[in-house]
Amino acid sequence: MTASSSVLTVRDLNVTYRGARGPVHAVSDASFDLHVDECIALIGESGSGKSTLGQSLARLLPVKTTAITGQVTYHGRRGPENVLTFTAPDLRAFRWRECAYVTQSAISAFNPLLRISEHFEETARAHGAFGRGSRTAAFELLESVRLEPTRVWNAYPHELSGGMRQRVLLALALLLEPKILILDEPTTALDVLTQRAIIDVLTSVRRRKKLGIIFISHDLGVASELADRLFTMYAGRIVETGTTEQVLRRTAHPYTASLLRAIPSLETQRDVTSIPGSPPNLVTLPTGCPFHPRCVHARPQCTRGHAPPLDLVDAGHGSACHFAGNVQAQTVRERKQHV
Ligand SMILES: Nc1ncnc2c1ncn2[C@@H]1O[C@H](COP(=O)(O)OP(=O)(O)OP(=O)(O)O)[C@@H](O)[C@H]1O
Repeated sequence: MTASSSVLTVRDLNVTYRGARGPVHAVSDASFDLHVDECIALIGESGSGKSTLGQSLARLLPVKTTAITGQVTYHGRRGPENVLTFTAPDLRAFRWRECAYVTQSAISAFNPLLRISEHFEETARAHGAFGRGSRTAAFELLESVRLEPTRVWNAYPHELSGGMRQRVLLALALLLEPKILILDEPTTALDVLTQRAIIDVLTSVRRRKKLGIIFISHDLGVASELADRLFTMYAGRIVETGTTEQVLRRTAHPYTASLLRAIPSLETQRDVTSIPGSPPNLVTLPTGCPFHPRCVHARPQCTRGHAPPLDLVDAGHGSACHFAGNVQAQTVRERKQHV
């Protein structure tokens, strides 16, 4: 893909929280492109930095407690712009209109005193987009997320179920036709049928609206169904990137391999194994590869120096592991044995 088809270019992004025990390195050296009409899923254990990465792209992190360095270039209606240097008015125009962020806690995104209709009107009005067609547009969006507009339009947020609120929030996020949608665990805590509805909605909406989506999830099944590419995060680093097919079938990082072994699979009848040990403390990261204390492939080289760079193992498939080739050969062999 060419650079011109990127909606977002991220280079050397580092995000540090000012923690009580010292700086928390929540995102380290992240570099990637999000293309138009592409869905990237960020996967990894709790605390690996997925939400921090997503929030930093939308500049949602509080300036007082976080330090962000690097470049986040948004290729929008006004040409390339560095999101990290946006002023407060730039950010107001950027959020929702260009880049919408939807979290799992849909309830906190709503004002309990306002009806759903008023949320749509306020959002449109705040961005100067309120007009005659607004109600029709809102109804169409509510229908596209499989809600009956007449049923939810005059309701207060607390009168709707969690799944309905999540879908209203998605419709609200799409109202201003953003180019980027960041979804942070949007299907967590929802029942399977509602999850299914949201996945279907996202699949169809993204194609129609040519959205770039970043999908943050614990659920590898949901992530791999939606995403064109999977990025595995560990200790604040992107340690494997590739198409969903590459990452799942030709896994080249031991941590991704461990994550995959930790979920039951209907396709490969193998035993589920949990990942030994726990993620590192992001204040005092181990030297060398941050995964080495938990890695069965670790050699002395992995314990020294800096974290390994994200090098290509196949075209478009990167792994930050000194032994990526061996790991990949083993995972491919294991897959063949278990299918
Ligand atoms: N405000 C904060 N101050 C200090 N540390 C923080 C703050 N917010 C998050 N962290 C730390 O940053 C790291 C990354 O957190 P983050 O929420 O981005 O991970 P995550 O992969 O999204 O996890 P989860 O799936 O549980 O949301 C964690 O170690 C977390 O404790």
